[in-house]
Parts: sequence; structure tokens; C-alpha cells
Amino acid sequence: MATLSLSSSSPLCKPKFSSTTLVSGIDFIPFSPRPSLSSSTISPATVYLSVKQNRHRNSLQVKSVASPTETVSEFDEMVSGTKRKYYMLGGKGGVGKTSCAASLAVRFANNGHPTLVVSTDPAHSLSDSFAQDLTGGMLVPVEGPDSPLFALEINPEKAREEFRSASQMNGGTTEVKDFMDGMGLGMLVEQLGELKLGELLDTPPPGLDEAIAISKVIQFLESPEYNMFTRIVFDTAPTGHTLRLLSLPDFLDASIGKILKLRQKITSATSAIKSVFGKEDNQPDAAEKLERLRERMVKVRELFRDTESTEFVIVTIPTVMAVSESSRLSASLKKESVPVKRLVVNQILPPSSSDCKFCSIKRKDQMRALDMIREDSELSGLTLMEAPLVDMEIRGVPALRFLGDIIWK
Ligand SMILES: Nc1ncnc2c1ncn2[C@@H]1O[C@H](COP(=O)(O)OP(=O)(O)OP(=O)(O)O)[C@@H](O)[C@H]1O
Repeated sequence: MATLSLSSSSPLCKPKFSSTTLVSGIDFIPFSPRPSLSSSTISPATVYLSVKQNRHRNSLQVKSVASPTETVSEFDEMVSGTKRKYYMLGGKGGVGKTSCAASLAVRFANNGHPTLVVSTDPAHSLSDSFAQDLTGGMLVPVEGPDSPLFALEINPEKAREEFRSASQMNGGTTEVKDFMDGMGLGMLVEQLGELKLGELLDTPPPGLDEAIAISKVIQFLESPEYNMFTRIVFDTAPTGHTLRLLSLPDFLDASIGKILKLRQKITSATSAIKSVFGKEDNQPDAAEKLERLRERMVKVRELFRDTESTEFVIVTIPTVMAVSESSRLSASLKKESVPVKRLVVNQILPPSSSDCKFCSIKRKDQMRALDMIREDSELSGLTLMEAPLVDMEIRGVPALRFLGDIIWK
């Protein structure tokens, strides 16, 4: 039986399979691997853990069982190369997307990659996860990891406001409509109204915030000062939003195209009239802004489908509901040609070493859900990466490093 060790004094150390090292406050004891999960679907060096308090207060032991045939490391593949790569983590609400995304970002940073972790979930929890204030909609350095790690929580309200102001006419739609009505051109404005842009922005459908947020990130990343980041990890909003997001760039691209055409017609009509009356047309560069937004939407769409640089990682928990939703998510991503290779199954309970009835029933349930994954036509082809349910809240860089070292192998 091999032992996986993690050392707090050496965050860059790779797992060793021979000795036990004490790390921080909890003791992890090994238990046998489930024979029903084949080595082809298990991530290398899958860790089976049970958690129990250690009498050494500041130490943590992690022991694992490594199959002798498992040699290829998933994380080695993820970490190799300095070309920029994007990892998008998504799944059902509350399964641990933020914890997994933050732990992956820490893992990349501790393996030499200047990394950016971005939350596009309107209900941000990166700050809570890192236990640092990362709010403000700008890049904020995360303290702790070995290489630079920055976080960005996109403020959806601010991003949407920018989009709204770029989409509006000079002086507001009503004013323009009155003016255009007077000129017998009200029909054009009505056409603009039919696009229901105002409605779209006032009650945004799931996915719009995300699309705008991601296009905002692309805008950031285009600036030379962000060239340094070689890994970008996205903590995305729950599944429903993600699915809408996939079709949104097309929808917005088409809408913006129409808006731009109408704007052009209206602007040329108004400026011709204004010039007759000697008024200056001081129209700001709104059309230009809108065009740039449209271009970024196209880039978002391309980014999602780029198998070279992008990977969507589904995060789930071993319950029938979460597995069913993950299966649907995987099918939708496949349909949209979004690359998916890995599935993180989070919060797996250890086999009960006590006579806790609740624990053993719960674990049996989880094992059934894992079987479901194995038999699911959508999910069985993905590489399974398992994470135990630990008996402490995953908060702060040391805890995230600990979790990351277990999941991302
Ligand atoms: N493996 C784990 N062991 C113990 N606690 C965990 C584990 N993974 C996540 N948690 C805890 O579960 C809670 C929810 O996790 P997290 O915020 O990462 O989920 P989420 O999927 O991002 O949620 P949301 O959909 O609300 O954004 C947090 O308190 C987190 O610390």
C-alpha cells in the first residue's frame, strides 16, 4: 500500500508514494479502492480518504492507494506547456465549483504558472473561498501561492451597464424616438424596440451576465499587461446559466449586428438633419464600443470551442440528481462542440470506520451514484477526478492547496 505525502514546507513538492508527511491539523487514513471503478476511468493515484483528528495538532497525513498501472498524470498534462490555457469549471449549484476552481488556480500557481482566476458567477464566492477581499471588478493579487495568482470578480451590474449605455441612442431612446417620429422615421426606432434590448438588460436571461463577464475578461486579456498569465481558470455560474451562455454569443452577435445597422441609419439621418439646422453631431463612439463588444462575443464563442486552449471541467457530487444534471450538461457541451475531458466528483464520503448508520447509508448512496457515472453514456468516457468530503471548511490558500493536491493529480 502506497502513501501519498504532502508537505506544508514544500508546496511545490509532487506527491510521493513512499512516505507520510505531516502537514496541518487533520489526519487522513487510507481505505481500499472500490474495485468497481476501472483504472481507465479513475484518475491516476486516486485518493481514498477518511478524515479523523490527529493528536499532532498541526499536522495532516494523506495516504492513498495507487494502482501500479497508473502512470500518466492528468495534472502533468494540464500543467505542461507555457501556451495560455483556459479552464472553465461548471456544474450544479453548490457542488463545489468555486472550491475546485480556486484550488486548481492555486495548484497552477504553485507549479510555476502565473495564473488568473475569474468568477463569472453573479453570486461570487471567490473572496470567501480565498478568505481575502477580491471584490471590485479588477485584478486583485492573491496572497500565498509561489507564482503570481490574481483573482477577478466581474461585477455583472457594472458590465451590463456598460453594455446598456453602448446600446442606447444618443440622449436616450425616447428622445430619439420623438425626434425620429417628427421626421417620419419612427419605424426604424420601433424596429430597434423589437429587439427588446431594454427588456433583455432589465431582466437579463441566465447566461447574459456570463457572456458579458467573459467578454469583459477577454477585453482585459487583450491588454499587454495581462500577457503574463499562462493559465486562466473560470469559476462559472451554475449549469442553467452555462447552457444559456453557450447560445448567447450567437444571439447577441446577431442582435448587436442589427442594432449597429439601425444605429447607422438613424445616426446618418439625424446628423444630416442636425447639420441642416447647424447643430453639431457630438455622438460618442457608442457604435464603436458596440462593435467591439460584438467582436468580443465572437471571440467568446471561438474560445469555448477551441480544443487546443480550452477545457470545460464538469464538477459534480455523487448524488443521482447531480449526476443526471452533469450528464445533461455534458451532452449539451458536446452538442455545442465545447471540449470536455474531465469530471470532478466532489465530496465523496470515506467508508465508515465507525458504526455511524447515517454515514454508511449515505456512502452506499454515493457508491450507487458513482456506478451511475460509470454506466452513463455521456459521463463514462470522461476522466474521473475524485475529491473527498473533508471535515473542515475549505477556506484560504493553505486549505485550497491541500484540496488541490488531492483533486488535481
Ligand atoms: N470536498 C469538500 N469537502 C468539504 N467541504 C467542501 C468540499 N467542497 C466544497 N465544500 C464546501 O461546500 C460549500 C460550497 O462550495 P462552493 O462554494 O465551492 O460550491 P459552488 O458550487 O461554487 O457553489 P455555488 O453554486 O453556490 O457558487 C463551501 O462551504 C465549501 O467550503
